[in-house]
Amino acid sequence: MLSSLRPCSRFFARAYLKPVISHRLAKCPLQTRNFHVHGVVLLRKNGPKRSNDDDDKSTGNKNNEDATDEDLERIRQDVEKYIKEAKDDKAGSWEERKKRIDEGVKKLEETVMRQQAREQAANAQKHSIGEQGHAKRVEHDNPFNFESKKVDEEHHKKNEKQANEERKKDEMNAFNDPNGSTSNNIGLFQMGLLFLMLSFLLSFLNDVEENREITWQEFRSKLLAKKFVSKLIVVNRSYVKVLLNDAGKNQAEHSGHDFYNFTIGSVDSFEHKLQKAQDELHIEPDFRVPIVYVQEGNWSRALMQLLPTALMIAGIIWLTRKSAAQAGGGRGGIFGMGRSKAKEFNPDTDVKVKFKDVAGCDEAKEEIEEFVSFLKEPSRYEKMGAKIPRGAILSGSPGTGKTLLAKATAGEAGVPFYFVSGSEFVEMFVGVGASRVRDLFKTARENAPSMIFIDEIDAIGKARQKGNFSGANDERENTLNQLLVEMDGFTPADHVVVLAGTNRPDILDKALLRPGRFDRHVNIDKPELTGRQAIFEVHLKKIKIAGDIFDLKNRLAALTPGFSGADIANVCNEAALIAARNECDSVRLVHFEQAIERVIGGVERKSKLLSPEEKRIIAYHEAGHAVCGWFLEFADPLLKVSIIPRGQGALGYAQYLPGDIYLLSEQQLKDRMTMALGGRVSEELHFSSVTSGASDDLKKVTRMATAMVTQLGMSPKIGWINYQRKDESDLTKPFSLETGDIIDSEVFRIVQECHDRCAGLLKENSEAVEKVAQLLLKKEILTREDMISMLGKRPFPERSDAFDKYLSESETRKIQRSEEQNKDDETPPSSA
Ligand SMILES: Nc1ncnc2c1ncn2[C@@H]1O[C@H](COP(=O)(O)OP(=O)(O)OP(=O)(O)O)[C@@H](O)[C@H]1O
Ligand SMILES: [Zn+2]
Repeated sequence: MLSSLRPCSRFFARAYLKPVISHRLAKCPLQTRNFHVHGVVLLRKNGPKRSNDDDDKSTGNKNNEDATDEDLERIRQDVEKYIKEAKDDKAGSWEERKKRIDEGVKKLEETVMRQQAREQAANAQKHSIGEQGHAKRVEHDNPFNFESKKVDEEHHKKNEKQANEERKKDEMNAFNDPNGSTSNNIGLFQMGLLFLMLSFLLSFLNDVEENREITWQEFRSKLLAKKFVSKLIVVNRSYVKVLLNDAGKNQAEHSGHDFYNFTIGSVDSFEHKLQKAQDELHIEPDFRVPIVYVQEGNWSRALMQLLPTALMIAGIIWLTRKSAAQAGGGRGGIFGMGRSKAKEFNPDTDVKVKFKDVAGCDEAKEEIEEFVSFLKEPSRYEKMGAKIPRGAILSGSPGTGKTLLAKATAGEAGVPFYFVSGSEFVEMFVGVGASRVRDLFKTARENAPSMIFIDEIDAIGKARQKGNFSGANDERENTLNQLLVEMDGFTPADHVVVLAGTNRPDILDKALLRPGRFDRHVNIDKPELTGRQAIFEVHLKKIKIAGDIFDLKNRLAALTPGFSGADIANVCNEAALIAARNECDSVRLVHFEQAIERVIGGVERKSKLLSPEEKRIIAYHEAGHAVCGWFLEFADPLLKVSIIPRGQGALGYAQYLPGDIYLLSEQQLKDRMTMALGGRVSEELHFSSVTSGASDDLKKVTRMATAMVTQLGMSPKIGWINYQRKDESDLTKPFSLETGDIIDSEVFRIVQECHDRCAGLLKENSEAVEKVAQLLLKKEILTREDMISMLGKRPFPERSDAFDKYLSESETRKIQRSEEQNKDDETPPSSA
């Protein structure tokens, strides 16, 4: 374990162990010899020149440069063994034991040093730059560079200072390095281990001291009586150190012991006892033993007491620094809080999205591409006296590809690109948001030309409120103000462009949107047919499809009006999942159709069992809708209807195909309402009582009728006035009670008319309703082709949109044929 000693333990060996022991040397003259040896361990620092015979013997390794982990472990075990033996008083004299321990520790240290030096050399080679500086450092780091025991005091201090500085540097590096935490932990672990070893050593030394403990009787009979005592030192008024004179030291029984200790109760009684003893031994007053009184601390004991506290404090400091560094995004501890969390896009490692991956939204793409060219060659525009726009807001419904477009810009721009989400400015602490904005812009400006993308900018860009007394939004407003200031703050010469994405451009603060800040507003709509085709093409390329991509993408685009880019990506993925689940070789049209149904209606719930009566009602309800859709010119024709429950609460499911229409005529609205009522009217016509199943239809109808009366000027009685309320929750009605009555009656009239029309239509086509309902009950699912075969073609001119172009039977056959063909080309699949 010691084998992987890193800076921490090195620091320990130098900065910690050394002061402790040299301190002892200075403070405790009586113990000089005893600890001198230990001092030598650290101070006798030979360079690599030193003879290493011992090491070679113990490691069994002739080449010391290659000291391995096992060698280290062996030496460590040796040292432990010596210490243990010494403690147990087993082998040899005290001198011998001491020497053995000293040598063991020395060997251990040297091996560690060598290993570190080797590691560093390896590192230096790896980096190959700064070779010289590194070598110097290794030398500095190696405390064995001292040539003699006598250490020049100044040299010593200087080295300590250096050690401190290096230690700080090491610590800083460890904290700044996000991957350094493991090595940090290892360092701490090793430090703990070394502490343990040290405390072991210290307690051992204490034990040694205890070995010299003698009793008063022993002192009196063996030392005092034999006149071996040169001096008595009363330490801390609690124990006495007996120093032997030369005659005493030369005695074999005292070899290695030049002093002994014994404890006393009180100084008075000790003096009294001593005087009495000397009287009894008839010692002349001139030859009586001199007594010295001293006060001193027991260093090892004090150290042992301090150790836990010191360790705890070190631990706390380490933890705080670590957590602060994490909170502050890894930079600058607790003060890094205000640093921006923006992530710089790294074109080499980050996912590369290019403009070609963003399909559809061509206008938006053009605008953004222009920004890129501003940054790439600003002179072209500046020559004309034009100012480069500061920024653009990308708005649009969720999943339309705003973030994707920004990523593509990052991939293509070739300038530093900073991603940040609006919510990352929001923090619990006051002022942090503003500070992060400042930091973000500062970084961007320093690296100009550059781009910033703020996703979901509404998190901070919401309109500031007038008369906000609660102060609850102060922090957000501060952040917004800072953003406004920063966007004003940079000059056109700064060449920083800010892009922002939002789903709610309507709630943004007007100040953000004025020219000079976000000059351009790029709206990304949900894709139309061609857009969907292009997006399908992008995503179909990523999966293994059975047939021809051209026909398939057209068909799928026609099937998915109102889908966003994210929906399309989801459909493709779902289809691939379904194909995989069915163990098919490739993804086919059926899988895509299932995926679309799943995305629209939710998961099929085959386990939900309906009673036959319920099934009948649902079949007639859906048949009513379907027949209305078939025979009303402006209603949406049916694509598919099923009476298998799906998702949450949907008992039946019908897919109609609205065209990409932007203007709705009165007749179109009425046709749609009539069709929406088709389900309920069919229930009325076929059953004695109606059901709750039509509630959603009725809601739709009411909303449409109300809009016709209060907003669209389609009621002669109300006229051309717009009574639109601000939002649904607005309780005040912007019209008089009388007008309210008229509105109610008009809404009722319109719905009534539609209902009557629907009833007439269904009665007229009762046969068709019957056929559709029966087939639905039989097959559970009806397609457009089934409808055509039962009711004939729709009696209206072909729609110009994708409907008839891509959804005709011939198209379906074409796709299926190409799928079959490809299947034949390959090896036959196990199942289809
Ligand atoms: N035009 C597109 N071309 C290709 N893929 C698209 C397109 N639009 C969306 N996607 C797909 O949808 C996923 C989500 O899009 P994106 O995250 O860009 O949406 P967004 O508009 O930022 O949504 P939000 O407003 O919810 O953040 C993309 O990862 C991509 O797979
Ligand atoms: Zn319905």
